Amino acid sequence: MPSTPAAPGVPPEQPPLISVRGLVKRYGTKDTDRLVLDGVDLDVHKGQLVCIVGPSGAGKTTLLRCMSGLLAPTAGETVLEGVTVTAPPPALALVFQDYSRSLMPWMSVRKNVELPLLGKQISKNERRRRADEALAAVGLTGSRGQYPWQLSGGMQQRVAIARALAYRPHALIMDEPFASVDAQTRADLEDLTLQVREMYEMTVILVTHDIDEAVYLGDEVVVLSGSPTRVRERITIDLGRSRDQLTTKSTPEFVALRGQVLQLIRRDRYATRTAD
Ligand SMILES: Nc1ncnc2c1ncn2[C@@H]1O[C@H](COP(=O)(O)OP(=O)(O)OP(=O)(O)O)[C@@H](O)[C@H]1O
Repeated sequence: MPSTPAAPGVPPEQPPLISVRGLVKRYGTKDTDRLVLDGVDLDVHKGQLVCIVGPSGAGKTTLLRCMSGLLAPTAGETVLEGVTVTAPPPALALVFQDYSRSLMPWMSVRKNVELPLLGKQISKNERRRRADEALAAVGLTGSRGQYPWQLSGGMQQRVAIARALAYRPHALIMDEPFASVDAQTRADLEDLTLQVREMYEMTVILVTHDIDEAVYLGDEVVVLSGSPTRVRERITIDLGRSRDQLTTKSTPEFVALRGQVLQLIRRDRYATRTAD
């Protein structure tokens, strides 16, 4: 199978960190059988930030769940660092849209961030050090003694990101992480994602409905086809590593890439409706 191009600056000969091979997912019983993923292939290299977009209901969440070992595929596999994923691997951390459900309301912010480290062989001091470092990275040092319910939605999502970072995963998987916050907070969280990705040299796979967000954040945008889903196209986003909400989004290159992605998704949406 041909390997996908590496991110700008990543040697092409480097093996992918994550490789999705011929992933098929069917839901239901014999009577209610629904083919959602129909042979998805995707390579993600170390240090890449890959955004996945596609028509509504295409199976983006299903794909992430299969990749992270939360859901067993019907066929195919995800290989992470050379090993087939059969359960959530310690090398992956997940951030979901619904931050309020992922944080423990009775625990302080710092305790929430320390939580996934409890099962590891890490001393209390080291746990605290890592939590404080991650909270500083997301700009929440001053809130570590507060409780999640005392924070805004955007701040709670920052806590969820800090928790993932403190865990030191090899890759961060994010499913519509900024869908529940207002536009300005969303822009701030996008910039935070770019910032922590640089700080931690993190590999990130992010699903979004927002095409501007995908193009603004990604080294690459993966466009899924309508259901049953495959990878329709992979678009390299050659906008450089340093991005800015105002200047980057107003460049002709950004506008052209955005149009290219939008056209691909629209084509599929239209095709799906006509098939209905
Ligand atoms: N547990 C399940 N059992 C049966 N069908 C499911 C299940 N989970 C998802 N589906 C179906 O699979 C399809 C893909 O769902 P999924 O949530 O993965 O798509 P999505 O692209 O993330 O959707 P959206 O764009 O709306 O966020 C949908 O038709 C959905 O109804």
